[in-house]
Amino acid sequence: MATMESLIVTVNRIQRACTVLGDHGGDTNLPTLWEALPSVVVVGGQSSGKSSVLESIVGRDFLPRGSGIVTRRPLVLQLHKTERGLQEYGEFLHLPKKKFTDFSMVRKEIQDETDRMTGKSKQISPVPIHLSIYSPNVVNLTLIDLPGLTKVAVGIPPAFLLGQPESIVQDIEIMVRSYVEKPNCIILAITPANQDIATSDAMKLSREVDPTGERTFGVLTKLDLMDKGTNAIDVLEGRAYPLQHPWVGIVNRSQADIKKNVDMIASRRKEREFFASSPDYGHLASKMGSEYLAKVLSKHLESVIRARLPGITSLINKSIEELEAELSHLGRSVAVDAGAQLYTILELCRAFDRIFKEHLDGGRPGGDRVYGVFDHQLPAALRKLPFDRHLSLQNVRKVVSEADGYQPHLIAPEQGYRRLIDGALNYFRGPAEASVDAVHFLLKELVRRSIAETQELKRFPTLQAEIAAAASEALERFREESKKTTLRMVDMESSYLTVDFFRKLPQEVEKGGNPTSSSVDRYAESHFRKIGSNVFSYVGMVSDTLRNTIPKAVVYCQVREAKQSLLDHFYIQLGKKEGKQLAQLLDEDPALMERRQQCVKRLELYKSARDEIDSVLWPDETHPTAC
Ligand SMILES: Nc1nc2c(ncn2[C@@H]2O[C@H](COP(=O)(O)OP(=O)(O)OP(=O)(O)O)[C@@H](O)[C@H]2O)c(=O)[nH]1
Repeated sequence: MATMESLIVTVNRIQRACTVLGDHGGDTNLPTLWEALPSVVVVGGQSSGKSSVLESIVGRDFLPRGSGIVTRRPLVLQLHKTERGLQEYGEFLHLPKKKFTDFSMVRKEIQDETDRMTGKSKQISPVPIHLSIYSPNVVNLTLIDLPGLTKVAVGIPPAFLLGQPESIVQDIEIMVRSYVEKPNCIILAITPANQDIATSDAMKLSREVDPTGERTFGVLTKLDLMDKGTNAIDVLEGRAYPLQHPWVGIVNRSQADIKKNVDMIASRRKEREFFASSPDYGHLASKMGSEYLAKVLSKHLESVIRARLPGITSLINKSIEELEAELSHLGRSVAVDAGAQLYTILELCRAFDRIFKEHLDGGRPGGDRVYGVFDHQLPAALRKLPFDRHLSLQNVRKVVSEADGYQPHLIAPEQGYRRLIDGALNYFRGPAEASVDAVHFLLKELVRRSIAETQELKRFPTLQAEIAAAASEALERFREESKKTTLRMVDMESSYLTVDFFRKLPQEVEKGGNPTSSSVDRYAESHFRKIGSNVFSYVGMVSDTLRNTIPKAVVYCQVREAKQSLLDHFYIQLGKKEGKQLAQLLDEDPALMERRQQCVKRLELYKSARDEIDSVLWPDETHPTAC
């Protein structure tokens, strides 16, 4: 099992990985590890002595000073104990490999790095700065310093205040809360002893988020500044404000000490002396002071980490599963070389084509509607053709007479018949074209649906649009071809009439064998009616034929072609495209790319966290020993 020390180191490493890979809690819709990691967070009102406590724990001057809100980004301070005699140095996560041995430069870098993220606007940012300090004078511990709680935005440039006067005060509170609300957060609540503790910002917040006081370490600063004759024994002995952990009293450097450049080691000594010689606190001396606080915190942090480790491990495993599932849903990232890209595009086109065919052949709905055109729409349209009008007695007479001209027909009005038939057949063009159009729109709709149903294409809006355009262009061509063919079939009916039909017509029996009466009859109503009815039956016969042949032509020219060669032209064009153009086709939806990237990064974080934990929990497996 891992040593206590290595557990803190492990969590330190995971914390750093969190920052590198963009996990600092918050609502990115991704599982967060940052929030599950136990940490010690320093909270307190402005000037309560937070920076002083931190510096005292580290034993170094390194935090920015100034008036107003100086800490504007969380500072994750990771302390690593090194062997006696080794040089102390600081190292920032954002400047790996640069060792800061001059701690005034550490201070400057914190300031500069804060400004880099927030600009000079004095805004605050939740993105933490990571600072590791390696020193023989520290204990292994991680502390997070947050902006001081404040009621008024002191030190913020008026120009900034003009826009959002309240905002920064609230933003700080929201940020601090987001840390201390986590059940894994150990709260180091700093309260100055020379103020009314009941109104201490830190204690008020801690009471709210940790009413039982199990996560809170109360720290009382400025004990040396209390009015003469008063002391904080009631608080330090846990009577006034009971917490689960004992209160720790601290005496930091005063402003005057800082001015005089009293170093931290001297100040620690001074603090020890203060407690040892104090008539009020002498009996508590061994449990007071910043060094003691550091040790207690380190020990507590270790035990909390140990207790939480199983939970963290199962969270990591669960998150890895979730992220892997999401990533497989989002699909692989796109290949970079042209050959692989072309292959991907063809695969995607095939996936679409498969679905499109399923719609036509059955398995998916839609193909049945094509039959609906042939079964309902076309017969209905044929039935509605205005042959009654065209073959009315009046029109028959008119057409026949006009065809006869000055010489009325003698036996049968050959020309009249032809004109009447031609005129009638012309009407078939309408239903023929309408069938072609109806099937065209159905196919277009099926293309649209198939694109929408092709999961693999979802990521590629550009390729979707290109496939839609190519399919639409192909369908347009098929429509033209189909129109030509169906209309040609109508024209063919006009070009040669079925001779047999007319030969088989019952001959007009000349009643009573009276030639005179027969010639008179030829111009009588019944004669024209007969002609009309003959033409009507002929047209009926043609209509039956077309009702069967138009669907054949439509299927042949449109449906069959769509199934066989919808994207053929597109494939030819694809073959001519260069790498860059292919890449453009595989332009993914930017939101999706972003999401995949986030998931990949987060997955990387969880996997490295799992490895970190495995290596401390099962060190023997990675370094097998012969037995
Ligand atoms: N005499 C004395 N002065 C202290 C003590 N602790 C802090 N101070 C002084 O109080 C002032 C504020 O201390 P800081 O440590 O800067 O307080 P802070 O909470 O970090 O302040 P902000 O970062 O501005 O919110 C400084 O001048 C310190 O020297 C203490 O225990 N005794």
